[in-house]
Amino acid sequence: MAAEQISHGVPPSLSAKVVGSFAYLTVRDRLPTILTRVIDTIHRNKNKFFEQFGESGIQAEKQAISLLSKLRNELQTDKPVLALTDGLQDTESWNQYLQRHQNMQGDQEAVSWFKSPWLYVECYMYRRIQEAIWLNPPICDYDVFNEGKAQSYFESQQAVMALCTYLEEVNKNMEETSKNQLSEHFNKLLKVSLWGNKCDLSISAGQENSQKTSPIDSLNSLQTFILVDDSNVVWSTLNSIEEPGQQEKSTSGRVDFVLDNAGFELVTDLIFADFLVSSGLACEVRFHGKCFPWFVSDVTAQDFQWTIRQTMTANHKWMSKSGVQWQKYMKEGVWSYHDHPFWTLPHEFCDMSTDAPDLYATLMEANLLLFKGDLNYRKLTGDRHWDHTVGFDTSLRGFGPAPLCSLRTLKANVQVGLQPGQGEKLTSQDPDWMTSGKYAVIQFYSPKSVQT
Ligand SMILES: O=P(O)(O)OC[C@@]1(O)O[C@H](CO)[C@@H](O)[C@@H]1O
Ligand SMILES: [Mn+2]
Repeated sequence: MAAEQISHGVPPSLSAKVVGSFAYLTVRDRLPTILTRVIDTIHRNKNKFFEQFGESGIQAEKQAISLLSKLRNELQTDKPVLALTDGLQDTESWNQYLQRHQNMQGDQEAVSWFKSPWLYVECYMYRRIQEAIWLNPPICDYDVFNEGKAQSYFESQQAVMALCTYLEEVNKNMEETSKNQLSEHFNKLLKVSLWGNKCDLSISAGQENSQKTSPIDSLNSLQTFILVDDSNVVWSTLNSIEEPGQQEKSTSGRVDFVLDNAGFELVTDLIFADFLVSSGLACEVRFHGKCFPWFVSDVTAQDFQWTIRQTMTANHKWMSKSGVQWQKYMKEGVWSYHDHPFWTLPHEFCDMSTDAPDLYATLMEANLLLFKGDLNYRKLTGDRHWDHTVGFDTSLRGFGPAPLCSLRTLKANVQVGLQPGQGEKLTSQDPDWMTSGKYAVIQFYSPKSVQT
């Protein structure tokens, strides 16, 4: 039996080795489809590379496609996971992780696409896509997922306009707003940010998946699909932040968003963050994004800046007003964007304190951490075969730099913190409940509430 399966009652990782499982179907069908789309995108942009870089652009395009076709072949024929060769900042960490898994698996069997943890090989695929781009200098800044992310932003304009109009109303009346009304606005915008996660591009293998109606209007009917709703605890956490040394005085603190997808989801996060600052619930917001294009639609620094710029220049009064405000928050340092190589490593978050102690220390300074999306949930819980009734705190396995909340629509079959029988009931009513994106959770954990 593999070492990880016998380590202290921690359940095994989800893996494509379970034939027919969601992990198996993803590795067999969805990942090769995503690779094929990436290859097509690069090929379609051949002329652009030629215009920009001349003949060397064409050579780079050919070479990148050849590396990506090789990658697709390795995946589809369950070849061993290979060490990276690009000598970048995180190359060593990836290669050490491979060694760690090889040691756990024993020498008889190589770490490979269909035998190793799904979380690991899926992350590895995105890192190898990046390697293919980075190894071809003239096109090394090219974001193979850019077109889809921009499209998701443009296709959700109606919804963005509706949200910015709502935000304007809320902000305009802030002075006269009672605590109860504030808590209602908070609840709505938290949930808009939650459901914004429905719109990622990886689950649809890159196909159009955007929001077209006003999200505020849909919130009531969506409530029954929220399986765990800890939003009240999140609200009370933000309302009970104490200044160090001043026990009684309540003040606002720092909220960190560990971002997920660009396009519509990012706008919902920015709107929520705007509200947190304008209401005084937070005085600082930090956004954490990815260092390179990741899981098709995840936010990079480029996407972050682009989204604010686009919103600023939109031909809609409240949209552009919001964008201008966001730019101002960035300039003043009230908001800031950060990336760290750890977010694009395959590690479970319980490894963060040892493998990225600097990042862990930064997160400890936050008053609240909001983890957006499904992949962050998989990393929080280690992407393991947990019983649905296991506590969220147990599944975190010691991870808890600060009070944290996962805002996630379910797109992978890991779910903890449910009531006894809740999972079974859902399975009988709706067999795809864990993977369809139809259900969601707002799950909270605070290291402070742990009795020592
Ligand atoms: O993290 P996100 O954007 O919410 O979802 C990412 C995702 O679509 O990609 C994986 C499947 O390929 C799953 O973890 C998840 O469903
Ligand atoms: Mn994502």
